[in-house]
Parts: sequence; structure tokens; C-alpha cells
Amino acid sequence: MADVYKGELTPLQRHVAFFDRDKDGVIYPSETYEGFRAIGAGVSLSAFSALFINGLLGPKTVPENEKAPAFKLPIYVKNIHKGKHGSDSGVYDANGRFVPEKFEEIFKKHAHTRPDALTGKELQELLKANREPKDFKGWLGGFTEWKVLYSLCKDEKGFLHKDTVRAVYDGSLFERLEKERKFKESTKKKC
Ligand code: HEM
Repeated sequence: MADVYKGELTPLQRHVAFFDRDKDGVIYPSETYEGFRAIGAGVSLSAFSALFINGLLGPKTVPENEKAPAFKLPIYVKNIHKGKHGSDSGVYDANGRFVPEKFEEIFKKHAHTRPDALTGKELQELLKANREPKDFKGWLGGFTEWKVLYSLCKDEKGFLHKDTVRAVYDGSLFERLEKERKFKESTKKKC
């Protein structure tokens, strides 16, 4: 197990640790792919996400003295805070810690239909409100994070629940989704 897992992880490190399947402290595209598949994403979304996330975010996280080949697109869990982009919600601070006030602000400002969930339209409003001028990479980053979350986790009425969003920020959501998927598959086989 890598050193990063021996101390306390920041919430942002916990957010990505699920995707470090072998817990060596580095997430390769194959692990991002495997993690997406494990939570129920299809082949195309998983393959696209692996290339997109590792390609754009990985290089920002590589330690200066690291000699590992860049073409392998590694993401270093210990430096994941360096992968933060602009036009985000601010719920993770610059060091990857959770900022409760910013989290509450999302729902105070944008949850108009009911206080504990967001509709697709309200999510769109959140994304627009987070946009910093001409920060195209940040827009794209925020857009994909929130849209993927919405597509995987909205309920049958199209609501994205506050407790689901909270679980994204502490990383527990991904483990829950994997367990749910495994359970569904095991019950399917029995029938
Ligand atoms: C299904 C998988 C994933 C979903 C649904 C997801 C969703 C999210 C969401 C909703 C945020 C909050 C953005 C904000 O506060 O505006 C976020 C932040 C972040 N995610 Fe993920 N994520 C996923 C996988 C990953 C993976 C695999 C990585 C990298 C290994 C990653 C790295 C990050 C980083 C660095 C941030 C901080 C962005 C910032 O605050 O600037 N995520 N993610």
C-alpha cells in the first residue's frame, strides 16, 4: 500500500482513491476505466472518461522529481489537489478539503423545486453560475463532472439528491454504487 494511504486522506483524495484499484498511489487510465465500469458506467463512457480525465488531469499531479513515463498518463493521488480546475463550486478548497458552507450554498441558491435535491435545469443553473469568464477548460471539467453524476445518480423523477452529492465529496458514493451494482447482478443471476 502506498504511503499516501498510511496517513489521513483529504476529502478530495478520498474522492479519487476508489479509482486507485491496486492502492499503489497512482491511478492509470486502465484503473479509471475499471472504476467507471465498477459503478455501472457503460464501455464508451468509461473509455472516454479514462482518456479524458487521465489525459487532462494526470500531468498536473506528477511530482517534479518523478521519472515515470508521462505517456502512461498517471494521476498521483497525493497531488490530486493540483488537478483542481476553475469554474468549480468551491466545495473543495485549494488543498482538497471540504468546505461545508460552499456545499450548503449549492442547495440554498439552486434547489428551487425542493430543498434537498436538484433538477436537471437547476444543475444547469449551477454550472452557469460557477463559470469564470473564458475558463473553457474549467467549464468543460465542471460540465462533465456534474453531468456524469446526474446521469448515473438521478432518481426516476429526475432529482439529484443532496445526500448523493454529499457522498461524492467524501468519496463514499463510488463504493456504494459498486456494492449496489454487485448486489443487483447477484440477484439477477439467482432469478
Ligand atoms: C463517475 C465518476 C466521477 C464523478 C461522477 C465525479 C464527480 C465530481 C463532482 C460532482 C465534483 C465536484 C465539482 C465541483 O465542486 O464543482 C468532482 C470534483 C473533482 N473530481 Fe470527480 N468525479 C468522478 C471521478 C473522478 C476521477 C476518476 C477523478 C480523478 C482521478 C476525479 C477528480 C476530481 C477532481 C480533481 C475534482 C476537484 C475539481 C475542483 O474542485 O476543481 N473525479 N468530481
